[in-house]
Amino acid sequence: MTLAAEGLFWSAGGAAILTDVSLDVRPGEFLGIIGPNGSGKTSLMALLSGIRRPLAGTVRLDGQPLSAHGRQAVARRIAFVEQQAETTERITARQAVELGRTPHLGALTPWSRADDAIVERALEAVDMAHFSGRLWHTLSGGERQRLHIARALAQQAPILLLDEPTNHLDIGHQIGLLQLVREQELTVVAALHDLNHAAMFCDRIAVMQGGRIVALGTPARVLEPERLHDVFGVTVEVERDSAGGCFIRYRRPDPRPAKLKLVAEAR
Ligand SMILES: Nc1ncnc2c1ncn2[C@@H]1O[C@H](COP(=O)(O)OP(=O)(O)OP(=O)(O)O)[C@@H](O)[C@H]1O
Repeated sequence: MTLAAEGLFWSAGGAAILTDVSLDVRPGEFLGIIGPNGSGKTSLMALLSGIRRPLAGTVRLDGQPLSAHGRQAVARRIAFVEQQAETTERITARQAVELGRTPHLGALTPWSRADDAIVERALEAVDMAHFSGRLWHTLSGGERQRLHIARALAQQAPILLLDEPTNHLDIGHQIGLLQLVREQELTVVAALHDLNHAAMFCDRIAVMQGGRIVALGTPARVLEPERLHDVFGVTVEVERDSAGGCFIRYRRPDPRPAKLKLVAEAR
């Protein structure tokens, strides 16, 4: 199962949001997308998932344009966890996860015990089985986020697109979730803000800046102090280990000039 973007362009409100974005996602890899706020990560994920169409360029799934696949066929192959996916429906945690089975159901394939088992496994995988009867609106942000992931796992699609999947999660669940996703051996594209998580879990990282991909490669190649300063405006040291891994240590910025202090000294 392959996913590729060629020369994507997308604009909104009269401004270019994505320009000439090309990307080959290798089967089975965990590809991270990093970049500052507004650099286009969510927009790119929306085009890769097919929920938005590019104004130029093509997203290909198994060599065919996404638009040539039916919606259900795409949903069987690509599961997408959006950044701010919410529901106002009065549903339980379990029902939210059951929605992941929708692409597999039809007149000739009604809900079965196999679907129940898949949903239960997905709930257990994200540590939410004990909350399966709870109503959605009573759940915390982190609990909802784990259910979104469970819904995507229950979809059993070979490609998983995750837009900031660790949002709202405590550090234990952040690392647990990325490890869980990694262990599924799916093809994963995940927009991530935590550069050390990207370094720990990604096979490759694409760096976005101003709607373009400005670097793409292994974490050790991409996460370089000069690039991180240029893209994020932060000063870092990158520690590298003998196994090819890397760790980013942030440096505290120099103090701002007094005239830039937001609250004048009254005392
Ligand atoms: N429908 C829209 N209309 C106008 N501008 C939009 C629209 N969607 C996105 N944008 C703009 O496009 C730019 C990229 O947005 P996008 O959400 O893709 O960035 P991002 O990298 O995911 O940011 P963040 O890290 O803050 O989630 C932003 O400046 C955003 O304001």
